[in-house]
Amino acid sequence: MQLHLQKLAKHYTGVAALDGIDLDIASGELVALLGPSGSGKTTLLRVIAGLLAPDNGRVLFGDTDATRLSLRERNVGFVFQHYALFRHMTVAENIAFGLRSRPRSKRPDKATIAKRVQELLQLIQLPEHGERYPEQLSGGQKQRVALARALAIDPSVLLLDEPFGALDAKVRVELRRWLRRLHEQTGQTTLFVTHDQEEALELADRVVVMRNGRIEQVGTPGDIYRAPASAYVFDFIGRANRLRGTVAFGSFALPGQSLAWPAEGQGEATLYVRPHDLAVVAPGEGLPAQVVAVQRRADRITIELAVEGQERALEADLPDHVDANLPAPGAAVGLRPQRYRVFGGD
Ligand SMILES: Nc1ncnc2c1ncn2[C@@H]1O[C@H](COP(=O)(O)OP(=O)(O)OP(=O)(O)O)[C@@H](O)[C@H]1O
Repeated sequence: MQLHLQKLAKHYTGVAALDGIDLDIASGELVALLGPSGSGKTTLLRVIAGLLAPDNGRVLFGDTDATRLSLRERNVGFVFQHYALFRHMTVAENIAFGLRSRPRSKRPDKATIAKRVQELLQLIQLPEHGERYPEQLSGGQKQRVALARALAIDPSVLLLDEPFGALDAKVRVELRRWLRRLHEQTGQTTLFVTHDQEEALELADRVVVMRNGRIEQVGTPGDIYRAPASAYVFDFIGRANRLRGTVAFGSFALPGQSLAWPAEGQGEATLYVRPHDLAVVAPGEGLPAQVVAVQRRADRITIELAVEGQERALEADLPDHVDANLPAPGAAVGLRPQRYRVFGGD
């Protein structure tokens, strides 16, 4: 099922929760809606589901205008972070619920439902758990059952709102990999809300970065990471160093420095560079800096650096196997941004 969102707007007193959202989602795509708290992700998902009417704009499911259709008519499957299973029903009964509660004319017979439940239990890798009750499952298993329940009705789209948000970090990582494999098996058009950039980049075919009810950038995880369209996206997607300076005649320069880097635009600007793209070189080469601290992390060594005239310290990452020739705190070094982006303003 393709999905087309056109000029969607939703206002609350004093807040534009959605402020003109245009987005086309291809059939079979797994799309992540990524943004900080309050950026409008949940509102957008609820409008797509039919749980919330937009003030303006349209939601199309394929060629059908679904804007005024109910949740049931849209036949969407959804899983929310705290969308608890029915406690008094077994896992199998939970999964069968959507099919059993259909009107008689559309309800499959008992044997068909039982077969479908068994297929779904296989799919979520809990084939032996059908007769258990939710309280006999782990958090991750519960969310897998919630997913099976959403899939049971053969939904037109699957909507997931931070489905793994309440789980611990390790289970989260396992489940998102599992979800990716599941998606490859089912080919179900899926929208996935998260505020975790790592989750979005690892899982999605495309990532939609939201800010204040608007779409800031849409792209593949590679596009978003390597070519962030704005300072906001650069900052949100990973660790970022900032150097404030000015752009003139096609070059970015720092105050009081003769060094310059090619850049577009004019006036005050900020150069953004990720810690692993900031090379530490010999003093006298590159941008003069002083080592403030050397921190050993599990997977890298991070050098904290100060550059004269810059308020913020910088960080450069080295692979953890580079042990020889580590600069000591206080040492003078040079810095060379190897990949960077320059955006106007602060
Ligand atoms: N029922 C409501 N009444 C008033 N304001 C609301 C309501 N629902 C959402 N908002 C506001 O709309 C904006 C978007 O909220 P939304 O829940 O969509 O954001 P979100 O990106 O999903 O955030 P989170 O990650 O915290 O769930 C916020 O400023 C929120 O305060």
